Amino acid sequence: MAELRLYVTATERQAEEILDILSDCFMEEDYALGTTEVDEKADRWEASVYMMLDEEAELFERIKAALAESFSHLPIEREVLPDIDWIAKSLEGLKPVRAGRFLVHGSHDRDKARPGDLSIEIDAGQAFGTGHHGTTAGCLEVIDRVVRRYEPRNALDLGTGSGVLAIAVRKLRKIPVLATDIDPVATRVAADNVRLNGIATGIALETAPGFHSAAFAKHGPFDLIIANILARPLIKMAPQLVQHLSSGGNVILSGILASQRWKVIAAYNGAGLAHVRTIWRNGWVTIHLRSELL
Ligand SMILES: C[S@@+](CC[C@H](N)C(=O)[O-])C[C@H]1O[C@@H](n2cnc3c(N)ncnc32)[C@H](O)[C@@H]1O
Repeated sequence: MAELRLYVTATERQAEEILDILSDCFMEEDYALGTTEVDEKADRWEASVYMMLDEEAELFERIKAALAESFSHLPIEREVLPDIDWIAKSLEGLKPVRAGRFLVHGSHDRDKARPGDLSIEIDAGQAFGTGHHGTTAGCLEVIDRVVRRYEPRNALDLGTGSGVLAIAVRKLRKIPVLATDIDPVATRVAADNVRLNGIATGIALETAPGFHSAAFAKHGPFDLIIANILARPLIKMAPQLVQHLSSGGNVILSGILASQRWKVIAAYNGAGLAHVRTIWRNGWVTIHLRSELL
């Protein structure tokens, strides 16, 4: 059966509020929700709920009721989604992505870098992380800010995928970075990308599930930990992650849907970290937290 999205067009701020309302409305259900930027200059965004075609009538009424109080003036629109091979599509014609001072591009776009850009070359391949996903771009933006402000001396990139975030840290500062992934294919691809980006030393790669490796004790503790995984494993690993964090250290978490952010923040507050800020990209959030200086 075909899929459909019902959506509301709004400003970015309104779209965030709408997403919060819809997240509450569909809290324990499996509907995908998201916000997408349509026109940056005009501040036009869409907040969407995705569903099967036969669910439309019921969900339309629920969305209408949920938005009645604050957004009844915004029409609910519909789009039937075409059957697309999303994997093939995602590999086609990837354009360079800007996030913070970084420009992440494929080898075909080397010439797109401008003076002052920190360019990272990643070709779409077998590991996640070309910069196009809201979680990767969100991490890059926060990494730029955090590394400049706090000048970390030892970093960990947990769930490194293509290695893009470890490479980003190393491009900003010549500090040691441990980059790990549960998937041996990802650590292999990351090693290739590290070389491709001209980084000869400083990034150690390790295949490991979560914190199950002696490499963490050997290379840690870390004063910057980045983990772009998913909300559930991030919540589970909060106590271990904090054990490997230095006093005053920074943590950047992503892979979290906007609707899941409070649970993740609560888990890390419980483990002793303070929330600094949350940024949004296409329905995904990236969270920056900090430990107290002891
Ligand atoms: C969303 S991708 C992020 C890749 C890259 N860091 C980025 O930001 O684009 C998540 C990565 O985490 C890895 N991963 C998932 N669960 C993990 C775990 N428990 N321990 C280590 N790596 C994990 C996956 O194999 C995948 O490469």
